Amino acid sequence: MGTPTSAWFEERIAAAVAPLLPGFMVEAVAEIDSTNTELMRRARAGRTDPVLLVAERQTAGRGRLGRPWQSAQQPEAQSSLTFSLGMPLAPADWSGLSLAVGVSVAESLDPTGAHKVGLKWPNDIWVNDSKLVGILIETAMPQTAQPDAARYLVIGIGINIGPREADGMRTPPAWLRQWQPEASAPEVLQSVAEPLVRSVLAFEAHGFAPFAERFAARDVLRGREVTLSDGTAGLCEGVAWGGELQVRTDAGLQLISSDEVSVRPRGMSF
Ligand SMILES: O=C(O)CCCC[C@@H]1SC[C@@H]2NC(=O)N[C@@H]21
Repeated sequence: MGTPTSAWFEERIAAAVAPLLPGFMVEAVAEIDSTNTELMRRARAGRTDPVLLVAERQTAGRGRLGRPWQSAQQPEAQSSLTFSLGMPLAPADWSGLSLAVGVSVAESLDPTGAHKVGLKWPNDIWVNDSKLVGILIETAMPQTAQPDAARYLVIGIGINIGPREADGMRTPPAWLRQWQPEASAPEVLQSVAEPLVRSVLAFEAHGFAPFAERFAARDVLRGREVTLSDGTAGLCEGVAWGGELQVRTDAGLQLISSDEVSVRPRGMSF
């Protein structure tokens, strides 16, 4: 798996991040097809230990709805951070997990909200309608699973650190160095990883409720006219306590929970 990692990357990831995540194996590789694909492969092979897998470059990065996630063109310039967190999880209810993950990452990147880092349902992170972070969440069921058994959760996160071209992205990119000129992949990972694990464990214990108001505080769609990829159009009234998107249409209030739809402020293309 992967080719040998650049020494600086491996050293800094190991030195900075591993001590923050006791119980997790922290791995850094120079190149891989996709950190999500790798952890899902391992889970299907029965390897379900907690792990953080970071790659300098992905050759087949994946996004939501089967879309590709382009790797940074110049990994040596540390222009992106791509990683996946894998861990067994057994919440009573999975609804709202992806939103809770978005809240955690947005708060780590912009704790005070000064830089207007916002959340676009279900879990994109935007700044001024430009995409800063993409999140892809997948789960694998153990072969011998009981219905209420833990699933292996894989949370894949791609963060634009340096400038990147739009290169086919549906939403124009934003990047962290626009306001944090010294940002680097290991340091960003250091600020994001530990709160993310804490948030996932809080979600497992308490569900989406502790995250609902925090999501609302950064919701970039609330109060805007939106269009969904399934044709629904209306006024976004924010997110419900179960994590569903609320859209007021001519037919009344619709609660959108499907992961299979994409939503855009009206006028923006899919
Ligand atoms: O915006 C999206 O549609 C989600 C993008 C998720 C990209 C990350 S990068 C690390 C992890 N590995 C992948 O192949 N995808 C996720």
